[in-house]
Amino acid sequence: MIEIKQLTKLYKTKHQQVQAVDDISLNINKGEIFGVVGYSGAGKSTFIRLINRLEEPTSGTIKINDKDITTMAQSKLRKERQKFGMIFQHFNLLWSRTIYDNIAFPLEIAGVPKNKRKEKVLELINLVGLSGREKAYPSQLSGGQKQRVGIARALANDPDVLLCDEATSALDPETTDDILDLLVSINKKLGLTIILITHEMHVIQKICHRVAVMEKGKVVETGNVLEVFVKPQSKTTKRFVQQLNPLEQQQEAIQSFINSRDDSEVIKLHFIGNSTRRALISEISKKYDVDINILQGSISPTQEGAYGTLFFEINGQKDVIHDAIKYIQASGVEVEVLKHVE
Ligand SMILES: Nc1ncnc2c1ncn2[C@@H]1O[C@H](COP(=O)(O)OP(=O)(O)OP(=O)(O)O)[C@@H](O)[C@H]1O
Repeated sequence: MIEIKQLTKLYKTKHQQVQAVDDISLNINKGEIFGVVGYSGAGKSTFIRLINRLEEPTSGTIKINDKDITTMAQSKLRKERQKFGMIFQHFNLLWSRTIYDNIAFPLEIAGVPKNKRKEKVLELINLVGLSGREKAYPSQLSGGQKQRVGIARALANDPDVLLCDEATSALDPETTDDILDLLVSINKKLGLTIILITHEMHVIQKICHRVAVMEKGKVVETGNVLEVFVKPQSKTTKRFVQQLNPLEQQQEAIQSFINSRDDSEVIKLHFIGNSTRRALISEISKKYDVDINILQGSISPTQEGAYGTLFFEINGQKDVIHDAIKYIQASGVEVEVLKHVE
């Protein structure tokens, strides 16, 4: 649906040049939630603003449904921009207008007649869960409610794509989760394609189907969320993933445990998708004459399924342990032997 090829943005100031977006090529599919994550200065804001040409690209192409918007004349672009809704970190609401009037504003600009406008605004207010607050002003709302208004306003012209520019970064964790749930329900209900940028891996884990990791203007890694979380390739991605997984930060604790034992094997299992539902430990303890001591475990849900890790110590005869490990491997779960007994 969206095809981005060799997209580049070079900012030139008097004293320096900044390559904010550097040769990015990627495709975004219709109906998916696509996340872009990166540290501050990676070029995320520039990238998302290039997609609807709020920023002019230095070079490269952006095609939406095979239409190249990078070469489009301004008059045509204005119409094409209605296919994009956008929400912002600081909401960008009109403070002197009521909630109702904020949401009606893009419809007024698009020349929608008053009675149709009313119908649409009330439908949107209901969709974002703000019924009864039509006459309130933005200053009377909480941060989460303000973002709900932002979302309703962004959806007023029935866009195909919703661009989210750090939409939850100004919100507390609980409100962030509520807004993310709302975005998922809108994605499902309306089949809306969502592109979001964030510096929080939690946001990617919770709602995205695919992710691109940005660093110094480049995409250093891209893939399905589950794949990227389970097997991060680049150093930057590994750092992001570790932030989310407290167990990864506790590797030292496991290591010191391993060092203190000399008569047992220590195993780490990587569960992905359906395998997270298998009662593997219980299966092997019934099937084989081994003793198992569970050390640590975690499970994390994503839109594409869950993934998890489990550390355990296993005792028994060498060949029986070997068979038990073979059994686990045959079930499709990845086994890492952290400590092997000779
Ligand atoms: N209008 C501009 N003029 C010059 N340089 C700019 C401009 N906008 C952004 N930059 C530079 O481009 C680089 C990427 O900035 P950008 O805001 O896109 O990154 P970001 O990943 O969104 O970071 P943040 O989350 O901190 O906004 C930075 O080095 C920034 O200083």
